[in-house]
Amino acid sequence: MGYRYSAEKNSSNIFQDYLVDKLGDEFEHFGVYQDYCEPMSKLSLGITELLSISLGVQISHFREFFDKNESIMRLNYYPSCQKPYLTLGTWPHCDPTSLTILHQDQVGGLQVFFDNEWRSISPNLKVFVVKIGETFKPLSNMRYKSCLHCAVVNRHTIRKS
Ligand SMILES: O=C(O)CCC(=O)C(=O)O
Ligand SMILES: [Fe+2]
Repeated sequence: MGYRYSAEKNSSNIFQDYLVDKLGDEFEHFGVYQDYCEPMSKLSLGITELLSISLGVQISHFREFFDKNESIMRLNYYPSCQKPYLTLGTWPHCDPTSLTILHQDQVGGLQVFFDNEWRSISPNLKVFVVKIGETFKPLSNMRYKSCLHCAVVNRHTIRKS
């Protein structure tokens, strides 16, 4: 499931409104998604400052470029699977975004293709995985590349990210 987030004031309840409309009034106080997206949006703008420094451009360069940006929050749910070797939770891909901030639960399943092999990214509830997406590649004059990644499933446990 994914939904669009914008820091603009008049769209601040967009997801909650959607839930109430589709699922009823009991979802009226379900503002947690908005509460999550706002700090994530701030965090991503902070990360753009680090990227600016690393690329030797003005620190505010990307912050200004992405100001009033929109983002998408995706909620991934991977059921357990009796034959995990026959499938993948998410097929190998590069995110089309500029930046992705990923939080995975304690189950594990994210893999990144690096040095010609798939490597598992250890789950840690206390950390975010920050991925460069396809859109940032040209913005950095190809100095940053997006990473090919996928998510595997397992036999015993559901996974959320
Ligand atoms: O679930 C994951 O760890 C990866 C999800 C993913 O790649 C995506 O949503 O783009
Ligand atoms: Fe992805």
